Order: sequence, then structure tokens, then C-alpha cells
Amino acid sequence: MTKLSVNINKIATLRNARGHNRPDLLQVARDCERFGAQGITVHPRPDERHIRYQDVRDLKPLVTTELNIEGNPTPDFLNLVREMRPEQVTLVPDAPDAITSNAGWDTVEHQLYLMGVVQELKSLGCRVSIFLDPDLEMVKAAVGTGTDRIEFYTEAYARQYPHDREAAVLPYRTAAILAQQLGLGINAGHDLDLENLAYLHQNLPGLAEVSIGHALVCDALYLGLENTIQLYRRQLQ
Ligand SMILES: CC(=O)[C@@H](O)[C@H](O)COP(=O)(O)O
Ligand SMILES: NCC(=O)COP(=O)(O)O
Repeated sequence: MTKLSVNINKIATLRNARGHNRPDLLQVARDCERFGAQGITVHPRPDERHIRYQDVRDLKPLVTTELNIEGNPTPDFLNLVREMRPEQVTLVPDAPDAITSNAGWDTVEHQLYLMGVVQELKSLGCRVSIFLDPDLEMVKAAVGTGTDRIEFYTEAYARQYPHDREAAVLPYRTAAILAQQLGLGINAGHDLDLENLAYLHQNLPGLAEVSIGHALVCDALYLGLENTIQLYRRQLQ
């Protein structure tokens, strides 16, 4: 079964726009779980443009499914993770000023560095996932980091899907088959939506979890949050 983890970054974006607590991020997280979300994902960036570090501290005790904290393993990020010990940590190689996540790790070049980070996070009891492009060499080198899972960065898939979905999914399917053979767990995320999710799910064997935020929150503006979460869950059946 592929789980849906709802990324609530954009709820925090809306909340921060007016400087007070509307929408109430914690209540939205509770409601997302009540509506069927099987995880809550947050990506506290260094500039705290949306999710603030304090949000993560406030969310941890109330999330009853799984809390997935994403980010570049900077000292501040690692201190937060040490404090929170979430069910999952997803390591993303974002630059501090990136408008959004825009690349996977070079696990060949950074294998030794990632090995140390992964080892510590696993010692805290966290499942570790590494954000990755569907590159076979990067998948192979990810094994050497000791990570539990990889998360395929699906922006390229989403961009090509409307034009040629078979070509769009092929590198991800090939890399997923290799990852399974190598014993890596498989997550996926970025720019997934109600149009492209089902086809990805059908073509990625062993897909354990998708984390979806931007499109889901945009859809909820028209369709309502409960209905939208149910619609996304239905794409994963
Ligand atoms: C890693 C990834 O692709 C997303 O989880 C990322 O968190 C999106 O970040 P923004 O919500 O800041 O665009
Ligand atoms: N890891 C992907 C994620 O959490 C959400 O990405 P997006 O759906 O906001 O593009």
C-alpha cells in the first residue's frame, strides 16, 4: 500500500501572510489526519518562509500518523531533528535561497558525508530517506550511505507527463526496479497532482509513500480539504 503524506508547507505560507494564526496550522494537521492523510510532511527552510522551527516542535506531539521532516542537514536542521526524533527524516540538498527543492543528492560525491548523517539519524530511531533523481548510479551509491529509503524527485516526471507519460515514467520505473533489487525503500514527491499521481503509482513497484503539498493545497481551495485528501488517496488504490 502506498501511503499519502500531506506536506503542509503552503498552509504555513498562508498563515504567515497576515502575521497571526489563521489558518491554524496545528488544526489543519489534525484535520488532514482525520480526513485520511497517512503522514504529515514539513520542510522547515533556513529562512522559515513557511514552516517555522517552532511549528515542528508544536506539531510533533499531535501528529498521530507519521511526521516526516524534510531539509538540508544543516547544523540547525540536525539539532531540530535530534530534539524531535520524527518517524522519518528526508534529506534534501537544497540551497538556502532555493525557491523550492530543485535537485536530488549526488550520492557518489557525498556518500561519505551522507553516511555519517544517516548513521546518526538512524541511531535516533528515525527512518531516513534521501531525495534523489532517478539516476541509476545515484541509486547504487545511495545504498552505501546506509539510508532506509530514497525519495524520487518527481518534478521532471510532472513536467513531461502531459506530453509523453510513457517517456516521463520510464526512468523512474527503471530506477525503482533497481532500488527494490538493492533493498532500498521507495518514496516519491514534488509536483505530484491529481492528473499525474495514479500513473506514477501504477508504474513504480514498491512505492511506499508519496508526499504531496503544493498541488493538494491548491486543489483544496476549490474542492475542500477533506474531499481533496480522499481524491488523492483514491489515486493510490
Ligand atoms: C523536497 C520537496 O520536493 C518538497 O518537499 C519541498 O518541501 C517543497 O518545498 P516548498 O513547499 O518550499 O516548495
Ligand atoms: N517531498 C515532496 C513534498 O513533500 C511536497 O512536494 P510538493 O507536492 O509541494 O511539490
